[in-house]
Amino acid sequence: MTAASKAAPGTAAPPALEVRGLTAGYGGREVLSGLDLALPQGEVLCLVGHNGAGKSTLMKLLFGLHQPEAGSIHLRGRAIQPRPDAMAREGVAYVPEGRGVFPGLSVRENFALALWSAGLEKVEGEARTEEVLKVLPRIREFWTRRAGQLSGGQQQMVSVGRALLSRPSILLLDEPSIGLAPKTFQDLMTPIRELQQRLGMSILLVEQNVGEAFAVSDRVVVMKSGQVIFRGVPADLADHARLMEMF
Ligand SMILES: Nc1ncnc2c1ncn2[C@@H]1O[C@H](COP(=O)(O)OP(=O)(O)OP(=O)(O)O)[C@@H](O)[C@H]1O
Repeated sequence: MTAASKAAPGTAAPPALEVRGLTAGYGGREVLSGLDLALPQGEVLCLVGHNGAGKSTLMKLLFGLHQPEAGSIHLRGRAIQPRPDAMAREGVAYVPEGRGVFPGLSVRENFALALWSAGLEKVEGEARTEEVLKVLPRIREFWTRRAGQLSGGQQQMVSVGRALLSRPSILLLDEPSIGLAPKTFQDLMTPIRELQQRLGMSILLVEQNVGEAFAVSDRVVVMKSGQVIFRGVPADLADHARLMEMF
């Protein structure tokens, strides 16, 4: 898998992704209000906030699935106007909330479709599949089953596994814990954290399940009503009481 590009000695690497003064909404209703946020290269940034704070909207803006009204988006220091196909080519993978597997296809077919849409040859596709199955070996247990008949946790694993097939250097993960027991979420995130650290991947993780999410994160940002109200490291919010006070 491809490692994130390293900065030359003495120069700070630009953030993997950054938004400056980002304002966006739906039908004239503002959801993000001048948001400033940076995902440092090679780190996991956990974004938390109450329901409706605008976390998923930010993810969509970063991947080009929604358009901002003001502000700018920067990829590795370069101002961009994201489009999903261009972002995928730039090594960005997005796993939206709610899994999004093809329910009528087997897990193997779900993977094959992802490899096909990435334009990968058979041999390369097989090599990448093996790589992902090394990271998430439990996928082998339900490899030939229909994705729609799997449990929520198994579907989430397939969805993340499919995103990893593209060897992303930046991963946008929107609430992967939804519907998962804490232990299942840990089983999913622990190998991803290992992979992230090994390759220097940058991950923006939107989560409500803060206990487990903080354990695999380098930094935390708390959002409220479309704005950042706290930036720090997980230890700052270790007792969670401070976090609760913010809401
Ligand atoms: N397609 C849409 N059309 C209109 N309003 C939307 C749309 N998507 C989201 N919203 C609204 O924008 C606000 C922010 O939603 P968003 O999904 O970004 O929040 P969130 O922080 O991800 O919430 P949650 O934690 O519940 O997923 C909410 O009030 C939501 O109702």
